[in-house]
Amino acid sequence: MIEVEGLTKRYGEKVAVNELSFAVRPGIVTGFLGPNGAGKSTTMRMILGLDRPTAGDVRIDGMHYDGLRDPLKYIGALLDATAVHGGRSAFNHLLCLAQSNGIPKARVHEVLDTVGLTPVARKKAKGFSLGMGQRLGIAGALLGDPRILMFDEPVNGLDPEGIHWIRNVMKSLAAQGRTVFVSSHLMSEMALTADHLVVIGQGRLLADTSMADFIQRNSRSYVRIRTPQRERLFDVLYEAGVTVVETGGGALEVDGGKPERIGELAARHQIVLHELSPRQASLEEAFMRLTAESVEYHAHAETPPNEWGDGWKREG
Ligand SMILES: Nc1ncnc2c1ncn2[C@@H]1O[C@H](COP(=O)(O)OP(=O)(O)OP(=O)(O)O)[C@@H](O)[C@H]1O
Repeated sequence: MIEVEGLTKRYGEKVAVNELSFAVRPGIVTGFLGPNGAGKSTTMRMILGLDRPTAGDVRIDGMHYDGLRDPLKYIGALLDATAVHGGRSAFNHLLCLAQSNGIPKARVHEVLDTVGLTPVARKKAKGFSLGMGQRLGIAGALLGDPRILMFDEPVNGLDPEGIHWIRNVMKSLAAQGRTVFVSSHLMSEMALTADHLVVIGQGRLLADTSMADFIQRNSRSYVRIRTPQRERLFDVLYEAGVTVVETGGGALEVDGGKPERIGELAARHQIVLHELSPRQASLEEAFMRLTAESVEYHAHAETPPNEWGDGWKREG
């Protein structure tokens, strides 16, 4: 378990982390989300004792990082996969880490095998691809067989196979009862990986809740309908007190409506339906909604490119 209490970090005038309190529990994957500059990396660095908090406290399984003997046995982290001495081989990099934490050499072979780097174990890390570097970073995190694991943007720059692999690693670590805390900007990936979310904006806590609850609270659920008898259905729903909005492509939408009720009303009035589908916004939309006010730097494109979809729009 990671417990963060009243954590604050100031850099001069800049408050990077602002009285943040949350707990990361074992047995599940907890996602750490926030727009650029929200303070995620700073928080993770303070959890690892790499940055000193201006105020507040962090406990790792009830203890302070400074007080941990052989810290890799308690918490393993991937913060910056490029932070490896490029001239060292993967094996030697891990061996150095192991030796400074009282971890036997045999464990180096084990973790190299786990991450699939055994064939290149003697190759210099500077020749590694981004994906191999991430795998090496993960091997380092696993080295001490810690109960707590923390990953900052572990899928950055990885190909789909690498992303899939990391997702499974995180899920299986959590299934073993470990505490897994992971940040990512890839919302679709986070939606597949995390069970719980801690969301921050401008250093402050915005949400600390389950994935399902976060999406439900911060997004719109609606029913999408397509019918060749639009006017007729419009009238029937209006009379029944159901508010319908027309959308592009000839579809109708009912906010928060129940598909059963709409289907029954349509049937009673013999209206043909071509589509009646309940829709839930994605994690990405929910995230954009919640954090719209706390984004540090907004793009100011007059007309956004099509591929941005509607998610870029701010409310109100
Ligand atoms: N050493 C530093 N000196 C001054 N300001 C800093 C320093 N480190 C971070 N900051 C500022 O603190 C804020 C939080 O930064 P941080 O890197 O923790 O955010 P983040 O959520 O990890 O962002 P990103 O998603 O872009 O990685 C930013 O405004 C950043 O510019």
